[in-house]
Amino acid sequence: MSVVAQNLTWGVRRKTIVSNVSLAVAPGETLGLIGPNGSGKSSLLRLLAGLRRPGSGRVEINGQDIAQVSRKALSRQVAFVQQSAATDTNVTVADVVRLGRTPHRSALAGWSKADEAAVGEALDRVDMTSRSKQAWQTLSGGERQRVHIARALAQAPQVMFLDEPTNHLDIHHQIEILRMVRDLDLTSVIALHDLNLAAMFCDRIVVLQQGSICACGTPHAVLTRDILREVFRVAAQVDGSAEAGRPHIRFSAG
Ligand SMILES: Nc1ncnc2c1ncn2[C@@H]1O[C@H](COP(=O)(O)OP(=O)(O)OP(=O)(O)O)[C@@H](O)[C@H]1O
Repeated sequence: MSVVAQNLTWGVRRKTIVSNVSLAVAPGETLGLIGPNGSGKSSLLRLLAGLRRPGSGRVEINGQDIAQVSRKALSRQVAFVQQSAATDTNVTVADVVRLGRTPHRSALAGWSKADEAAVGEALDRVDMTSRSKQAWQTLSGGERQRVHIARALAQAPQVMFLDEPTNHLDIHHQIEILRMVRDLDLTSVIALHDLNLAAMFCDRIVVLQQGSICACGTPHAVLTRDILREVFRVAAQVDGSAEAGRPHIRFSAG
């Protein structure tokens, strides 16, 4: 499914937080969203996912204006993995993942074998099957993050928005999760702080600065020394030519 944003603007009081953002994500594409703290990544993701109404502009998912789609219908297509989602404390890991099936169930239908299979598969994909009966509140930060990703997977979405999905994960799970999202047959937009992970796993990258897009393109086109210096305020060397594969950034400590 495609995601298209046209002239999205959103702010609070007199402060503009997302400013005239237009972008298009192709079906199956993995788009990275990078930018310094406070540049508007989370706010833009929430607008794209329909969790927030823009002040002006619109979002189309698969050609349909999401403002015209009901919450339930939207949640059958779109999953959102939040940065720090709160979850009821008195539940097991499997209970949290089961919540992902809610948009697919009617009030009268019981819990089906297909629901259970989706939950089992989602737990498996994030390496949490052995923890399915563990109490949610006893999980580590990284384990909670993986369970929230499993909940989104159980939702069987066609579009997934992920806000810093790897910030609590060890390097093995960072790579595993991003590889899995990239390889899933869905469209994804991922806000990331780790620029090398963005380079490794994203087809294209959007750079946000003070709520506006200041660059958009392949990792090679976007992760340049100039952008790293001007937008991220770091000195860095970018290794690797476009022919050699993905760029790799070496930051300078001095
Ligand atoms: N509801 C709100 N009311 C007031 N200010 C807000 C609100 N939501 C976001 N902001 C401000 O808008 C700016 C962008 O916030 P946002 O969380 O989108 O940035 P971000 O790029 O995701 O940041 P980070 O990298 O730190 O997670 C910040 O300065 C933030 O304080």
